[in-house]
Amino acid sequence: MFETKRVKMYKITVVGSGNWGSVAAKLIASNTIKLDSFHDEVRMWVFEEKLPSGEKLTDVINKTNENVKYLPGIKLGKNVIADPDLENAVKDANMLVFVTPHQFMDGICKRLAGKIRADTEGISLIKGMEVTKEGPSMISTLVKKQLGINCSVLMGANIANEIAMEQFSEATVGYSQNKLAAERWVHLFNTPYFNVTAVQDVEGVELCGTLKNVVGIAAGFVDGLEMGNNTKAAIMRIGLKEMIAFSQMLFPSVKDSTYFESCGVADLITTCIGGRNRKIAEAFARNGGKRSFDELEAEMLQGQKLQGVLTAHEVHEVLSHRGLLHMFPLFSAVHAISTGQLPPSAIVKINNEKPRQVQLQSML
Ligand SMILES: NC(=O)c1ccc[n+]([C@@H]2O[C@H](COP(=O)([O-])OP(=O)(O)OC[C@H]3O[C@@H](n4cnc5c(N)ncnc54)[C@H](O)[C@@H]3O)[C@@H](O)[C@H]2O)c1
Ligand SMILES: O=P(O)(O)OC[C@H](O)CO
Repeated sequence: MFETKRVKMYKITVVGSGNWGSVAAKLIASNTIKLDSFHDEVRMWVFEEKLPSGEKLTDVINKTNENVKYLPGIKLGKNVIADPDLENAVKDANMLVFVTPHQFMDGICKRLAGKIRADTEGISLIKGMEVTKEGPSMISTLVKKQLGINCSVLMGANIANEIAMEQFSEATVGYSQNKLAAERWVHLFNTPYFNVTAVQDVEGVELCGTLKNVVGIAAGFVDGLEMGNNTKAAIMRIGLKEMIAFSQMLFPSVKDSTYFESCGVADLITTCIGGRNRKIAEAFARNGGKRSFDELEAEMLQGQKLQGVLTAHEVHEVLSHRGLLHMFPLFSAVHAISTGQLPPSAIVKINNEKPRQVQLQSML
């Protein structure tokens, strides 16, 4: 009897190596060594930087198997190889995982255009969007347009440090047409402690992940003002209504059922309880808005990046362009407070009569 060997068809590169990027590489690497169809090696592109020791971050990751700056104390797996050269890191891959702060993606896509394999599938773990002269664009759309590849998304209640410690959590893959590719991503990410489900609603999943960061900032203001659980629950409820209204305004195809997946209510809850957006917004409110978000981010996150303040700004641009600010009082207040136009206490003075009455299309 001859033993038939399955061909290793898929080669993975993770584009990004921050807190979540490093955990994503670890998760994936724990699966590629077990699954026949994937090459064992997972390449991880590192935005190179010098550590206080004078060493390069990439060298230290490859020497210690740890991202000592963004995920200290966690072994990534020997099959994770850090690479500071973006073009080199992606050249052999046919599955690309994008996981950088969203503000860097336009530049990264521009550098990658024309330099990736034609048969590449992408997935974005990035919670954010872009607003250009043409209007709002989700990051998966930016990848599709600039690189000419299909791009799914993976979002969920996923505080990276908890998943790094292999505590049970769930995530949602959102896809548009290619169900087979979505199933391959589920296969690649799923572990006994990371339960992944796929839904055919790429915009809904991505907008949940993006907009919850704005609500996380509002929740942080409430904590900084030392208000209680009821207030935070109210902020989360109003925030969820605005998330639904905003998503369905941009994409009427977004499904109500998506909000009940991990990417929806569950991510909103974890972000408002334990996220970085919440933490920095709390410090901002405790300081009475006198220290800027940029200053607090640099001091408290040491290189990690917030997405919520930028997203509040992007949402504000979309709403003011369409003359709809009055229908989104919580989103508008977060933007006004974070830019110093209103004091943090304004977060509980919003007029909640205004948001559009959200009708869940299919759940009622
Ligand atoms: N950390 C989490 O718990 C978590 C969980 C789920 C999703 N996310 C999302 O994942 C995305 C990435 O977040 P993260 O936590 O991995 O990153 P991070 O905030 O921990 O780290 C910042 C990263 O940006 C890199 N960087 C700095 N300047 C850069 C530049 N000019 N160009 C390119 N890269 C640069 C840094 O090297 C670092 O890798 C974000 O959209 C975030 O919302 C994060
Ligand atoms: O720490 P935050 O606020 O960026 O949130 C992290 C994750 O998105 C939670 O799922």
